[in-house]
Amino acid sequence: MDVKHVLRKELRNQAKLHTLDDFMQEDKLSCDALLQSHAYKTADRVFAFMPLASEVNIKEILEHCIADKHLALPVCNEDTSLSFYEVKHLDALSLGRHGILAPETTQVAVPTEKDILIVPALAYTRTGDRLGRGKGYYDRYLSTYPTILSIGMCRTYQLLQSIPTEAWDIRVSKVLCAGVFY
Ligand SMILES: Nc1nc2c(c(=O)[nH]1)N(C=O)[C@@H](CNc1ccc(C(=O)N[C@@H](CCC(=O)O)C(=O)O)cc1)CN2
Ligand SMILES: Nc1ncnc2c1ncn2[C@@H]1O[C@H](COP(=O)(O)OP(=O)(O)OP(=O)(O)O)[C@@H](O)[C@H]1O
Repeated sequence: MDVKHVLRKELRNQAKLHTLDDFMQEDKLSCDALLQSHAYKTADRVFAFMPLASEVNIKEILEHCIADKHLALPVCNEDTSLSFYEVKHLDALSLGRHGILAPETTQVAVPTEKDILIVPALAYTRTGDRLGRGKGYYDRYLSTYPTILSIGMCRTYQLLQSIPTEAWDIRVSKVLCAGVFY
């Protein structure tokens, strides 16, 4: 079996060994660290994601962005590309592809150097290698906007020594885990 496939399965099994309470403290550390970072403070807009149970709960960050800056969230397109749209209220989202809450598709937001992108994953290494959900959505997006500052966020059990990578895999600029930037 494909190595990435096996690793995804292992991480999903590990997630099942925990309850959400187990992560409250480290998720809070990571949200605080992001909100206090120079990257966040100087960003115009934050391109983020609606967290799933197995991802760092960044809802506090999403609320901050709506209040203080501009927030954009992704929509999965049929051709497995991603598009981001500005979101003014989290209750204006509706269920999209893969069962993830997604914004209304009004005017597409295109990231510039003044923006930051927070990237979800099943796992990261400290050097920014990433294991995603296997559809290549973020690899395509990151390859389209290679100069955007990208911050991968993960939990302690998702921070690995190494991740098998392929030619198209794109590293994130920084990784934030349990309140520590790498
Ligand atoms: N919170 C969050 N939003 C995100 C991502 C993510 O990783 N996290 N994505 C990052 O790419 C995109 C969605 N990518 C996805 C890729 C594959 C599957 C998937 O295969 N899920 C189930 C099957 C359910 C289904 O596809 O409907 C599975 O794991 O078997 C889900 C989402 C965009 N939004
Ligand atoms: N820039 C790209 N252009 C075209 N296809 C790509 C690109 N990047 C990745 N792909 C394709 O996407 C598929 C999934 O790649 P991979 O397993 O690395 O996804 P992932 O990084 O785990 O997932 P995701 O980015 O959705 O979270 C691969 O079959 C690959 O060929």
